[in-house]
Amino acid sequence: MSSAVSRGTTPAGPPARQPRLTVLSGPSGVGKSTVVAHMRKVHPEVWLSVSATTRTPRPGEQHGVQYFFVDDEEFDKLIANGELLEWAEFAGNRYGTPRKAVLDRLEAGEPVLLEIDLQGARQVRESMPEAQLVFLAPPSWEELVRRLTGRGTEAPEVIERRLEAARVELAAEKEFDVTCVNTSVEDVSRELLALMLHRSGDKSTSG
Ligand SMILES: Nc1nc2c(ncn2[C@@H]2O[C@H](COP(=O)(O)OP(=O)(O)O)[C@@H](O)[C@H]2O)c(=O)[nH]1
Ligand SMILES: Nc1ncnc2c1ncn2[C@@H]1O[C@H](COP(=O)(O)OP(=O)(O)O)[C@@H](O)[C@H]1O
Repeated sequence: MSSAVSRGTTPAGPPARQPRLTVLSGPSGVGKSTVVAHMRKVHPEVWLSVSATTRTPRPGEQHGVQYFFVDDEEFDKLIANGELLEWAEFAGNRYGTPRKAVLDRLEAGEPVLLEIDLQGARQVRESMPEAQLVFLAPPSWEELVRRLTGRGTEAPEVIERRLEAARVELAAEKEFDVTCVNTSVEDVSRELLALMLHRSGDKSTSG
């Protein structure tokens, strides 16, 4: 079954020769990190932006790998110095994309992937309208709750906040160019890679 739904209006074109920026968003617990980790395992050459965050690391998370873990003061400085391409507050913490690394990669001709929240995706749409916005959707609300709870990394009140945010994020799906339903991590990773390597309007519906 195909799980990638194109919402773009641009007619199909040839595969991109210029690099492209792809943004992956979706509610907390839908499987964004899992999909990205799988894609990078199969395709280590894919470059993923590492965000800065004020959230505390989860067990096993390392500075500079999953995130640059910074305090509020450092985050304020990043904003003040214009070092963030976009940033947002999510469930009580701040997250932002370091601008220079992204622009350097695009300049070098490499496709770039950002895994960020809805507010960040909207900022990228404004500042870089050529970016491709991909929405990762859960197979159902019940499955989303199961995944978020089953991950076991958040306290119940944090899960509640994330589920509240998830309702808002799910309602914004139509703002995205493409929706991928995360039923199978392998299928979605493949779809995402195909989307990253193709020009807007030439969207894959594999899966
Ligand atoms: N706007 C923005 N959102 C980000 C950034 N980095 C991560 N996020 C988003 O912040 C939210 C929370 O991330 P995290 O605390 O790692 O939780 P998880 O995604 O549920 O594992 C997710 O929606 C991420 O996509 C960023 O640089 N900018
Ligand atoms: N396709 C899938 N089927 C079943 N479980 C999944 C799938 N994708 C992710 N998960 C599980 O859902 C939970 C949340 O995934 P995660 O990648 O941390 O989500 P996100 O980064 O979107 O918050 C994890 O326990 C993960 O193993």
